[in-house]
Amino acid sequence: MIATSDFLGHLNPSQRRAVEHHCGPLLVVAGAGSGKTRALTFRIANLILKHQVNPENILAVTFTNKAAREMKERIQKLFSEQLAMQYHSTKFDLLPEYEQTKLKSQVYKNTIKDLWCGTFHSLLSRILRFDIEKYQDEKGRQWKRNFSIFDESDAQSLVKEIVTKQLNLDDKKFNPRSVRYAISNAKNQGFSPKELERERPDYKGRTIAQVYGIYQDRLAENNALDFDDLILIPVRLFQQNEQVLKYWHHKFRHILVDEYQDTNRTQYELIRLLATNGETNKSLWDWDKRSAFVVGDADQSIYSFRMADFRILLEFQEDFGDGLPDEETQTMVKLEENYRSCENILQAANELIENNTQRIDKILKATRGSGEQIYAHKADDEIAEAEFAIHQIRTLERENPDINWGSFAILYRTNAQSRPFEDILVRQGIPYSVVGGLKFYDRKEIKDVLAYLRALANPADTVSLLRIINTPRRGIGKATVDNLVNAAQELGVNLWEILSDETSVNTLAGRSTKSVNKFAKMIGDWQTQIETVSVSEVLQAVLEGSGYIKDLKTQGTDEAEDRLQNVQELYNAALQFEEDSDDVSLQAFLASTALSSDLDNLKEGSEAVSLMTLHASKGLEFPVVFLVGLEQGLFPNYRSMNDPAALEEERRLCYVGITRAQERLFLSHARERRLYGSREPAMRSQFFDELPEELLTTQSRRRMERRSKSPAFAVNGVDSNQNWQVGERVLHKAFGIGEITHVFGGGKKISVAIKFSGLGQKIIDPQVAQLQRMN
Ligand SMILES: Nc1ncnc2c1ncn2[C@@H]1O[C@H](COP(=O)(O)OP(=O)(O)OP(=O)(O)O)[C@@H](O)[C@H]1O
Ligand SMILES: [Mg+2]
Repeated sequence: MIATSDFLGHLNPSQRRAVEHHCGPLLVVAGAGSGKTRALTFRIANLILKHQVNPENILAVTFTNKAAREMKERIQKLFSEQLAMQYHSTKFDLLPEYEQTKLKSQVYKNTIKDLWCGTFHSLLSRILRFDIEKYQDEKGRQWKRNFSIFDESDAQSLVKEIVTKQLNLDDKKFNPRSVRYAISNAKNQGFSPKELERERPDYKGRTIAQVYGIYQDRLAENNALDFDDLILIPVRLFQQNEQVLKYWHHKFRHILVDEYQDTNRTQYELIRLLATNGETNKSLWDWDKRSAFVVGDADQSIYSFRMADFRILLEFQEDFGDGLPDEETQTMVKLEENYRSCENILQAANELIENNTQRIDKILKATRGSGEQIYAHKADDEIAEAEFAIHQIRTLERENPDINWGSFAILYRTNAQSRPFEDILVRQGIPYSVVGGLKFYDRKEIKDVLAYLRALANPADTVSLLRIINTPRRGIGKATVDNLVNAAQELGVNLWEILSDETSVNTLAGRSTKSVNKFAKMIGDWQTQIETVSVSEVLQAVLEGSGYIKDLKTQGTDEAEDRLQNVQELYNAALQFEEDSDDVSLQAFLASTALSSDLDNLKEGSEAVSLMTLHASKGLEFPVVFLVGLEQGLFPNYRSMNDPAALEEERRLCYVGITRAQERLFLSHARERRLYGSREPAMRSQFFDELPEELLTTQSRRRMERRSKSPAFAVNGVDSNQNWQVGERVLHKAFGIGEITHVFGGGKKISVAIKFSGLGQKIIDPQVAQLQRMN
């Protein structure tokens, strides 16, 4: 057996208890940065190494796909290190590279490959690939294993079409977005359209239920599921079919869930069913052979708008343990040391969250030094706020060899706030990534190409067929398409059945007959290949055969060039997928693309400033964090102003934001802000007043540097962008040497005119241009 003592040494005693706990239920509750995720990861390793649990009997639920990947990599590394000691009696890092690779691939093959570790959505889509054909919905409808997954934008367009075209409803009264949200909520509460109608018998409720009903019909016709179905259908399937539940219950002996505070009722039900086999008699739960291990922090519950409910966390012991108070210590572990943040940051977070009434008090002690004060900044407007943050980033990056662009995160309340930051980052050539911006998989060209693949994998997917039938243009007009669709509806078959029948096409397609038949033949030919040919080869055939690439090339615009690159990137993704995955079927590839969440935009090891909403930042950590837009009505948002429970959720969100920071934290607000079009005066957020004054500073960077003896990161005291004088000679990166002829404005709004030899005079913002003085 492999010695486990080595890696358990990296844990404190409470973490160790959580990790070494073998069977039965266990709840780990602890504040931010206390090593909950780390404990969960090590626990998986320990189950396999010490208790010889077969990796395929472990189900680990993470909050993002990225977290799942990290967890697997971490375990792979731990195991490779153990094997290095066992086989070679030396440290892994000291082995030659080929030995390292060999060990890692051995660990991959024997362990990681079989581990079920991912988000609720990705794990359940896998389960459905096995068993969905055993499921029947309340109308007796069934789905096939090659189902498509409609992502949020697909779902939204479908709802829009039903609302505006099919039912001719006023889209002001029935905003498709809110209707989609209402449907999603209904699904998350487990309501069918009928049940929703019963729940909300008023006109609005009835109409939404009607849209919901049609929406479900359309999904079923397309052999498609939306994200909510990926959770809801397994729950119903398990409730319907004892055999199926028994199989998965038996398979997943050890269930682990990270971020349990953001679980909703349907997800909870799923965990309960899997852990207990649906048995309500607690004495029949064979806890001596299995475990349910969840970790979370009720203070970080921030997804109530997706029906998450942190009471589920608080009720864990009662639900899964036997509920006796003296048993408490056996089913719960508290972690009380924070390893992430400097003390000042942690203290600020702790004091802020104490303003919430709905919480359980807990201890969270710092293990690191006090660190620097938190910098509070008031800017004139949102542009000045962005300038401030990016100026700080530049300075810190320049002054500190230990940090790079990837050390910084800018966190905001709403997605729209990223724009001024992006503008300046682009102008200054600083690499950045917007986590949760327009997703790669949401871009038009990617959706087009994936629609081809979806139509191949699932011919019933009419939504995809309609997307590609005339993309790129192949002379199939709207009237023809309408004819074909109407005929399919009349006959109660799906569009592909009409398309793939030459006689029907000849009758219906008029002048486009030739083009439609050609299209159908092309799709039909590829459909026969998907079982035998790799995903990347299918993709290549589609890109070339469909004329998609050719069309982009002939357009010749910059935009088309961008789109070409994205399509190329999709091809790379397919190659990568073939290298990394166990199941390399086209369906598995499509599932992975549909489920790659916003948060996956966060590139591993990439040296880029990260921009994201506070919601997206959960579970992550960064050396330097900017929390921006701390203004009443923005953060906390206006909806929470008269709603105490909503305000508490905003405060938890602020707690999440503050606790992402390891070394430095900057809080900022603007005096006025242009948001949603108009320029409005803004008031500083009440959260500022809830932070201990002594931890905040508003002093200029210059003084701060002199005062702090050994700052974690020294900020450059001299702002070289100020005090420019007429007559000074300067060096500009692109234009070379020039002489300042004029200085406009002052302070942050300064700009200078410079005469460059041979180039004439140019007006330049010295903060942006990084001018250097020539002596
Ligand atoms: N025992 C330990 N010794 C040293 N560092 C630790 C220890 N436990 C955790 N850490 C480090 O502390 C940081 C926070 O850990 P982790 O992300 O697991 O916390 P968390 O409780 O999951 O936080 P969050 O609530 O934000 O999800 C990580 O960098 C982790 O590597
Ligand atoms: Mg965590």
